[in-house]
Amino acid sequence: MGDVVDFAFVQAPEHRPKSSVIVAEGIPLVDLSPINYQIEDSIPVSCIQGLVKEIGSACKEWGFFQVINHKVPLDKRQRIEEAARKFFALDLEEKLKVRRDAVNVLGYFEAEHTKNVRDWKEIYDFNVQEPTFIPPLLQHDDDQSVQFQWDNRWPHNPPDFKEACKEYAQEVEKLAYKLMELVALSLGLEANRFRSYFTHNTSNIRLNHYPPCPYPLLALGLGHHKDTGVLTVLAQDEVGGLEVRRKSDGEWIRVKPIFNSFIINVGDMIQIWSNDAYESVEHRVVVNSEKDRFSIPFFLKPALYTDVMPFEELLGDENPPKYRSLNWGKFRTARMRSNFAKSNVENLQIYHFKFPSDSIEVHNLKSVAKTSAT
Ligand SMILES: O=C(O)CCC(=O)C(=O)O
Ligand SMILES: [Fe+2]
Repeated sequence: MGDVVDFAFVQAPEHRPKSSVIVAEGIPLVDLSPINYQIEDSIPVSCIQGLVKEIGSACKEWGFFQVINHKVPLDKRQRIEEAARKFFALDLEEKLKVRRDAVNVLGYFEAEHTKNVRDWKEIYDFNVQEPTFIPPLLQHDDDQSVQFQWDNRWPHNPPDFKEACKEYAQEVEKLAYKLMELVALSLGLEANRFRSYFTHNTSNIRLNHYPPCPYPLLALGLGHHKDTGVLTVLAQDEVGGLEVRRKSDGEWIRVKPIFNSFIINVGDMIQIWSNDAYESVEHRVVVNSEKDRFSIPFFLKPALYTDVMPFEELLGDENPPKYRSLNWGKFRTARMRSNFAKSNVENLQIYHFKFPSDSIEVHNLKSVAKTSAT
């Protein structure tokens, strides 16, 4: 990535970052001390009513919040952060040994595109469950043209990379499940309402490295997008660069790094389950010309056979279902496929599964159906 502008990275003018940054009071900060899930399993509801309320309003108003006192051990977080730095510091040739391709979708990748513009970053992906559950649904699918392999591809260097990743994954996964209980309670559902969807989960962790960029006002570390999964638990370092689109006015708001905190955001599947009560919110990553930035998102994702649709408990005459059923495995496969075959048509999105009360959405559904047949 030299000093000459490479146009593959250049964002359309309306997507470029502004030189003035809004670091607002910003996304809500939630103190998780009332829950002590490392010791006891069930939370006494009386202790957490306030917390549940805070999480409910954060999900509604922002789709994002930060948590402190989350009980993920700091040494495990620091160990994976260190392993990530060492891995990305290896020669490109070394990293390419575990490069992902059209068949093996896990591992290292340096040419990620978001909405057809290249991101200024390199990544490494691994799945939390090993071996990952192979979806019976996809094997019997009539479309056999694309087969994905789900094996983690561990590099030999640094030597403790795999252990650091696995240890951290276990801890952050526990936090994600506890947060899902709080999200369920905040929607008026049973605390364990989501639990069964994760028995054969497809959750993954991504290590992100955003190198310094000579033209930070033209490129982005990661273009604007929404997370497709259920819930994201993100560890960002002290450099900062994540921006969230504020629902109230559409402004991009920089998320200020807080030591040993996690940034949590609602993904598309919660949006469907909650029938739009909680929306998955757009975010992006801005780069800078001086510092490397590292971040580690954990993406909580359901089993591939999960059919996601609005929860019946939440529906009624006043709140009819807004979505038809979406099969997570098929949705994910369609999205992955389009990540490899760059096309000018927008990726499959959850609004393509909305009931046709809005004519724009019906139109988009048709154009996606047409192109995915080719
Ligand atoms: O690096 C970050 O802060 C955000 C990463 C992110 O949004 C993603 O990987 O989906
Ligand atoms: Fe994201």
